[in-house]
Amino acid sequence: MARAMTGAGERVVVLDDLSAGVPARLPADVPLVEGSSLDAGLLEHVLGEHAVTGVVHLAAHKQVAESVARPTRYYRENVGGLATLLETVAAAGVRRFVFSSSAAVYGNPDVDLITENTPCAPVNPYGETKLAGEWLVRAAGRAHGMATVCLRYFNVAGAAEPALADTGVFNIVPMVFDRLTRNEAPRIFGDDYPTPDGTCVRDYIHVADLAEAHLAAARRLSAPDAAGDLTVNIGRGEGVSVRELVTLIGEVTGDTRAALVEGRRPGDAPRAVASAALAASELGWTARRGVREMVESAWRGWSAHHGATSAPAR
Ligand SMILES: O=c1ccn([C@@H]2O[C@H](COP(=O)(O)OP(=O)(O)O[C@H]3O[C@H](CO)[C@@H](O)[C@H](O)[C@H]3O)[C@@H](O)[C@H]2O)c(=O)[nH]1
Repeated sequence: MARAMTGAGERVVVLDDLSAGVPARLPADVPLVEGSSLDAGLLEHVLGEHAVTGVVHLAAHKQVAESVARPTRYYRENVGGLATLLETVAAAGVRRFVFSSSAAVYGNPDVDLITENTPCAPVNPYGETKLAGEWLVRAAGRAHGMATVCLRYFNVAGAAEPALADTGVFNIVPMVFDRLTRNEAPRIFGDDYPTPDGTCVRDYIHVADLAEAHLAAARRLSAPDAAGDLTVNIGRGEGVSVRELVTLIGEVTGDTRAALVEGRRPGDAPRAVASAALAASELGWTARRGVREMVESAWRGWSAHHGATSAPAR
C-alpha cells in the first residue's frame, strides 16, 4: 500500500504496532510511527503532525480459527479499536476513510457471483467483526460528514516484490509451498463439493492489484463531489478451483507430485467468487494480474525467504 501510494505521488505516513509489520519493508521516504490505532492520544498527535487528510485502515486481527477461540479480543480490537479510530479521525477533521473489509462478511452464500447486494451472513467472529466494522464506518461517515469506502477483499495471494512476501503460512498458496519444501504432497481439503472438479472454488486477487484498489478508492474520495459511502468487492470475478491452483503451483515450482485428497475442512464454502462490476464502475479499477502471476510472484518471495531456488528435492 505504502509503495503503491508513494509511487503514485501520494504522501503517506504509516502507523503500525509492529505486531506483524516489518519496518524494512517500507520505502525509505515513508515515515513510520510505531504504535497502536487503539491509542487515541498517539493518533491525535500523528494526524496533526502530518496534516493527514485521509485514512486507510488496514490493521486488524484476521485469523478465522483464532477468532472462534478468542471472540472477545476480535470484537474489542477489530470493532472497539475502530470506534476509537473513527472518533479520533473525525474529530481531527479527516473527511476520507477507506476500510479493509472481507468476503468473510458474506458467509457461505449459494450464488454463482457474489454481488454487494448478496445478503451478509458471516459464519465466524472474524467475519462478524468485519461486518460490524462496515456498519460502524458507514454510520460514523454519515454522522461526521466523512466519505467512506469499504473494500471486501476476496482471496489475496502473490507478492508485489520478493522482499514484501507474506511469510505467514495461513492460506493455500504458502501452505502448498510449505508442503513441497518439506518434501510432502500438497493437500486438497475435499473433492466431493458440488463444483466442476469437486474441489472448492475461490476468486484469487494479487496483492499488488489489491494495493491499487486502495489507491483508486482513496482517489475517488478525493474528488470534489465525493460524499456518502461505497462498499465494493475486490476480486477478479473468476473462479479457480483448488485442484486447478495446485496444478498451477506444480507447474511454477517444477514439483508436480500428486496431491493428497483429505476430508473437507470445516466451514469451507464450496464457491466464493466476486462480481467485480461495481469496483470497475465506481472505482474505475479492475485487477490486472492473473493467477499464474500470483503464484510465480509468491514463489519468488517464498524462495527468497526460504532459500529454495528451484524445485524442492523429491
Ligand atoms: O493446503 C490447503 C489449503 C487450503 N485448501 C483449500 O483452499 C481453499 C482456500 O483456502 P484458504 O487459502 O485458506 O482461504 P479461505 O478459506 O477461502 O479463506 C479466505 O477467505 C475467507 C473468507 O473471505 C477469509 O475469512 C480468510 O481470511 C481468507 O484467507 C479452501 O477451499 C481450502 O479448503 C486446500 O485444499 N489445501
